[in-house]
Amino acid sequence: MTEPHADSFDPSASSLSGQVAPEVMEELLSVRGSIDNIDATLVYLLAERFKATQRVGYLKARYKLPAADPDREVAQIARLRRLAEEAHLDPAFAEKFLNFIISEVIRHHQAIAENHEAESEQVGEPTSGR
Ligand SMILES: C=C(O[C@@H]1C=C(C(=O)O)C=C[C@H]1O)C(=O)O
Repeated sequence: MTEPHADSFDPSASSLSGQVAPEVMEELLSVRGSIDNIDATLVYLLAERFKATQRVGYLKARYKLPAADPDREVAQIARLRRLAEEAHLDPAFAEKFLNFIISEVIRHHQAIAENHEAESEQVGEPTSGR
């Protein structure tokens, strides 16, 4: 048998191995299979979201717009809280989660703006972005 690759995922890894009845373990692993699928889609969804926000970041840097848009955030949070309630997800958690993502996006936008500024200075471009 070949050794598993150092970063290969073991879906049956558990601190409970050998401590619970086999039928309980089987059910646990089955539910965990769904959790693993959901986690994978979360990664893909987040990657797509960050691709989109990256584009917004370049647009803002180019036209010298602020990294954050607080009014947009208020509208997004109100909407997500409503959706969360409908979906029986804790709205406070939905808000915390969105704020966590948005703060990371804003950090990216600030970094993009700083790089853009530094590059414009290097090539002696006017800084208006137009
Ligand atoms: C992506 C943007 O930039 C920031 C990040 C947001 C987000 O991650 O959804 C929303 C508003 C902005 O504070 C944007 O202005 O649309």
